[in-house]
Order: sequence, then structure tokens, then C-alpha cells
Amino acid sequence: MSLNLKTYTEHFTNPLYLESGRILEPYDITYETYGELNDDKSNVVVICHALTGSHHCAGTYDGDKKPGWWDNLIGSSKAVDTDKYFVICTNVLGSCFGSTGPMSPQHPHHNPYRYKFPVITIKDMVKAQRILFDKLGIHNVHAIIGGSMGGMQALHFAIHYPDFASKIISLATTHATQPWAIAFNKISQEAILKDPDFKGGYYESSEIAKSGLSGMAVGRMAGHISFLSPESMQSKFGREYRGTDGLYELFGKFQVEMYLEYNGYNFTKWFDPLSYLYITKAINIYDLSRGFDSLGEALQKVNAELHLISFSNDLLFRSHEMKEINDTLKAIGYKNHNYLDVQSDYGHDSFLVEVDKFEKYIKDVLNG
Ligand SMILES: CC(=O)SCCNC(=O)CCNC(=O)[C@H](O)C(C)(C)COP(=O)(O)OP(=O)(O)OC[C@H]1O[C@@H](n2cnc3c(N)ncnc32)[C@H](O)[C@@H]1OP(=O)(O)O
Ligand SMILES: N[C@@H](CCO)C(=O)O
Repeated sequence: MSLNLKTYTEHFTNPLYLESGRILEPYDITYETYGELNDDKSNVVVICHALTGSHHCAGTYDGDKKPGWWDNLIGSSKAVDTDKYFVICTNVLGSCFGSTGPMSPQHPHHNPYRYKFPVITIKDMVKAQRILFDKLGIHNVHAIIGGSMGGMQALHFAIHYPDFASKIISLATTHATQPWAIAFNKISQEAILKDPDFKGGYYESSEIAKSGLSGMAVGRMAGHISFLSPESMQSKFGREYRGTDGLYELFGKFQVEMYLEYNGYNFTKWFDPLSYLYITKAINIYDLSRGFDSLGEALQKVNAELHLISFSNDLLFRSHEMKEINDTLKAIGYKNHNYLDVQSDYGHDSFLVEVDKFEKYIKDVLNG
């Protein structure tokens, strides 16, 4: 069957009360749907995206080179089967693909918010999605699935909206962002802030899309290292050297250097620097137990069937961080959960590239 890909933007005029105490008003949420909503609205699967993802998680727009970021998982007869499920993926607040973010006009003016944009938390991102689903008449969903920052959102749904989803699958994430991950984000943030072409936040988006932003590119290179692992770099590049420039030429490069340059500089053409600052901030301050006395107290709220999937060689959010959630659930006597540590050498981005290692698990959870 066809994927039935549709993209929408919903405009909200009611204030959104943020965790910080600030208010966002008005705001937009852009989202994409696949498949068909059934009559009793019981077949909804929500997908939550990571740091630089978007609502476009499957299928291809006309003229696109690449499909959505989880196209290997979502589609007709795939693990998240769009012949069966109505899939919704929203672009988070603070991002730059249609939902309100720092470069959106600050109502009632037409100028972008830039630094006047409020700090958004993972809890705020989830709250806005919940409001969107209410507006769509969807008050319960079959499942919520997300990796990395998407996994943080999935866990927030589990705690703050315990009866909203029957099943929750959270991959490659943590219960609270640890100093190692914050440190990588710090490099990216500092590199953006200190780039003269960032102009203290007063850059023109069109100029950056055309000429790039070298500070942001360098910061993303550091981030990208944290998405891989020594083993995946070894198998991707080894010590292969670029043929045209000799070993004794100062700027001759190893393949791994070419890879980081390409992915760093290319990134600045499709992602907004202020959004990067705001979303990495949301990731840094993410802590599932905020507002509770302990992680255990937070997890006592969970009512869904909860599945935790880590990747054995994830250097960004280590397996043991996910296992801590599992151990805490056990300690508080919660029975309806399972933990899977997928054996992988790839690193953090396994959840994007090694779908073959966990798709059956997801299919069984959804259909089981
Ligand atoms: C999770 C979400 O919600 S969405 C976010 C997903 N997107 C990102 O993470 C953005 C960054 N992208 C990536 O990290 C990767 O492309 C992934 C993880 C999405 C996919 O990984 P892979 O399919 O293994 O791609 P790979 O890492 O080999 O290649 C990435 C790019 O580097 C290029 N590349 C690969 N090897 C080299 C090299 N030696 N020299 C220069 N460029 C290279 C590829 O051609 C590709 O370019 P493209 O993006 O223009 O097609
Ligand atoms: N590489 C992915 C996952 C990061 O956690 C991204 O950039 O969104």
C-alpha cells in the first residue's frame, strides 16, 4: 500500500506554559503522518526524533536524494507497518523544520526571537505534542517510539502522561544527561558562539545556508565523533589516505578527516545554529527525576508497557545508563517492562543505521 505521507502545520493561539515559567504564544507544530487513522483511533504510533531530526521520518518528497531518517523502520510491511498503524511524527519546539523555534517571528513582530526565545525542555516538547494530539482528537495511542533525544521524549510521555500510550519504546538514551555528553555539546555550543560569522546570534539564515558556519561545522565534527565509535571508524575508514595529496603534504587527509569535514560543513547548510544551541541546552538539562525526589519516585508514575533498548558500544549514552532505569523499575517492583542491550560496534547512531538489529523486537512489541 502507499505510505500516504502527509505534512501539516498546526497553529496554536493559547499560551504554552513552559517548565521555566515562561510562556510561548502563539506557536506552530509541524508534523507528518503516514498510513490511515482507523475508525476507533486505536492504531496511532507516535515517533519522536533526535537532536537534528525532523518530522520527516519516512518516505521521500519529490526530488529528494534520501528518504526520511527512519525509513528503514517505518513503511508498508516494515516493522512499524503503515498498512496497519497511523504514524505521527512532530518536529519539536526549538527546532528549525517548521515548528516554532528561535528563528521564528516573535509575535506580534516579524523579527525572529533569536535569544529572546525561551529555553525549551524535553518536558515542554512533549507537552506541546500532547496538546497537538488532543486537538487532533487523539487521546490515547498504541505506542510511542524514539531514539536518543526521541527516547528522552518517550520516557517523559511515560512519566508525565502515564495513561496516554499503551506501549513505549525508548532507544539509545539515558535518564539524565551525563557530563560526558554535556561536554560534547559544550564544544559545539562554544564553537558556534565564538564564530565571527554567527554575529552574536544576529546572522542571516540565507548567508549561512550559502556559505556555512565554520565554528558550527567544527562543533558538529566533535558531536559526530560521539555518534560513532573507534570500531565503526576503523571499519568505515581504517587508515585510508586521500590519494591525490601526499602523506608529507600538510593538508593531505585521511578518509576520516574527509568524512568529518564533509559532515561538519554540510550540516551547517541544513541546520540552524540557534536551534542547535537551544536543543543541545534541552538535552543538557534533561533529567527524568526533576520534580521528583528520585528516579524511582519518577518511575513509579509509569503505567505503560515500557521497553528500553541500549546499544552496547554507545559512547554518548552508555548502556549502563539505560540499565539503571531498568534496575530502578525492578527495585520499585514494576513488572511491565523489558530491557534489551543490542550488541553493536557502531556507536550511538546504531539506532539509525542498524535497524536490522532491533526491528523484529519493535515489530513484536507493536503486534504482540
Ligand atoms: C535521529 C533523527 O532523529 S534524525 C538525524 C539523522 N541525521 C543525522 O544524524 C545527521 C548526520 N548524518 C549521519 O550521521 C549519517 O548520515 C547517518 C547516521 C544518518 C547515516 O549514516 P550512514 O548511512 O552510515 O552514512 P555515513 O555516515 O556513511 O555517511 C554520511 C555522509 O558522509 C558521506 N561520506 C561517507 N564517507 C565519506 C568520506 N570518506 N569522505 C567524505 N564523505 C563521506 C556520505 O556520502 C554521506 O553523505 P550524504 O549525507 O550527503 O549522503
Ligand atoms: N545523529 C543523530 C542522533 C544524535 O543523538 C542526530 O544528529 O540527531
